[in-house]
Amino acid sequence: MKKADMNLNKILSLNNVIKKFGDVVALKGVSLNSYKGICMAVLGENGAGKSTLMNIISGVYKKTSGEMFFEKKEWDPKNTKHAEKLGVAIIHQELNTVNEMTVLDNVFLGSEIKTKLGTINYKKELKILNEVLIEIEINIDPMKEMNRLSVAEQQMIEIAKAIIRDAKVIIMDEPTSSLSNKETLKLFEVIKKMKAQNKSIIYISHRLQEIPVVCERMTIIRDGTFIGEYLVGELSEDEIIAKMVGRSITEKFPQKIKKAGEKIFEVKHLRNDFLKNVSFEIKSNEILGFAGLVGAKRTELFKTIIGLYPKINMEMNYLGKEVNFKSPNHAIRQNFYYVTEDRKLEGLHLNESIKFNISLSSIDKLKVKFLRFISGMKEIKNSEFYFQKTLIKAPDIDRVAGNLSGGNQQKVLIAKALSANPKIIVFDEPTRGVDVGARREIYDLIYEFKKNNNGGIVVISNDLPEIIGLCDRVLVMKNGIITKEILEAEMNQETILRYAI
Ligand SMILES: Nc1ncnc2c1ncn2[C@@H]1O[C@H](COP(=O)(O)OP(=O)(O)OP(=O)(O)O)[C@@H](O)[C@H]1O
Repeated sequence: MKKADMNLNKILSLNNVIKKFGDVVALKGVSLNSYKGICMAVLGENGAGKSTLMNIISGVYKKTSGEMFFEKKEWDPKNTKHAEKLGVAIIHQELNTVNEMTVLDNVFLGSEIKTKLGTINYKKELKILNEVLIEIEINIDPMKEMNRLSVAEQQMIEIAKAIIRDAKVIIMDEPTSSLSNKETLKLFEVIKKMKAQNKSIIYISHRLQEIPVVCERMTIIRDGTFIGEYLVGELSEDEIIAKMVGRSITEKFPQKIKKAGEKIFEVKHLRNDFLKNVSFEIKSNEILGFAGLVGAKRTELFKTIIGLYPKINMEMNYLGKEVNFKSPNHAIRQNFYYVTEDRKLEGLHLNESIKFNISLSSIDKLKVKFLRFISGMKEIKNSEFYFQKTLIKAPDIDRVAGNLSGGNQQKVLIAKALSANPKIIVFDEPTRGVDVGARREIYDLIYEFKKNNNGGIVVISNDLPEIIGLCDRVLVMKNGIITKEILEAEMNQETILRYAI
């Protein structure tokens, strides 16, 4: 036992856990420990089995075999509610809140405090919630409706809920993936407070730079197998990556190719509820980045362009012609494709196969000549092609998209976009929830598109190293205005942030 391990107080331990889904073996023998007052990172590539493991701990799935102990007793929760009752709470990436309810009702949903008369004791509930919110220094009105809170605030409420229910182990599945830098720092402060209260945190993230800030230990899994448990600081970032992906990744970004060509798309004086006189152009063979803080209205800008929000004033010129897209489908038919940042709600049909999802963007090209129906052969050939091109990790194209890991769902979304063969492609957060190895694969696909299609590419991203590593030109936005155009020579984080804040 290492010196640093001597004072550890183990609360949860898993040993050689195996999980099979039909013919898919998601976990081939994983071990994990969680200790009081310690934040344990769980690291692994997309599809490594992290979410499956967390779902087993929190009672969503049953393990196929292996051992689990919680406070020295066998751990076998019947469902998430049962796990929560026994002291293990999970805060999912996609939050599980009932939107129309108030914060207060949501927090006590299913475990309401009753008066002697059997009615809900709102006064007591309010007192308890307020005490916790003060304790973790969060200023949110308990009477506000959940759907009026930001994602970060909803997450804080989920944490407050876990504390109220006296969770001893709190699992956080990619908690910072939709948070701004400021919100992330606030979350880290709250985690620090929870550790001080001896709570045990299990923390999943693909952002390796976060790990030393918030975690003390880490467990690495690869392809459903346990690689090891380490102290944070024991391995360099490159060593962590090598253990996660089984090979080293020296270059995170492809070599930039300078190739910007003609202007192919131009927007002038775009205004609506979100945007104030936005003008810009997209050039062929160029990767144009959109940087800004969460709330800068970059997503709204492109959703306006593709006809999802009304435009008040604007001129739009595309390949020398005036255009006005009336809907996303109208835009796609004219070869302008926006790849959403929200793959679950807007991007994919989660209950349908990979094949179905890839085909959806390109139905016209899959039809039998002169007839109205789709050629099954063409559909399979086309889906196979993009399935292989985007390196989706799944046994075949007939698998249900919703059963893929998050990062592989993101690849299906990209395969679907590429299958439409667009002239202009807008990627909104193309690597959200994607591991380091798969990120590089996505960057390579973006570069291949740049090299071969003579088209334009837009990348919206909160990840500044990604914007700088990938883009030829960057537009910075703030509150619905473009505040600065930055060319490659002047591109650095400080300059971007100066115009974003
Ligand atoms: N309900 C299910 N049915 C079939 N296969 C599943 C199911 N849930 C997960 N899998 C498979 O189990 C494997 C592990 O997936 P999991 O979501 O646990 O990975 P992950 O490490 O969380 O990945 P990511 O970082 O991309 O979220 C994948 O191959 C996935 O397709």
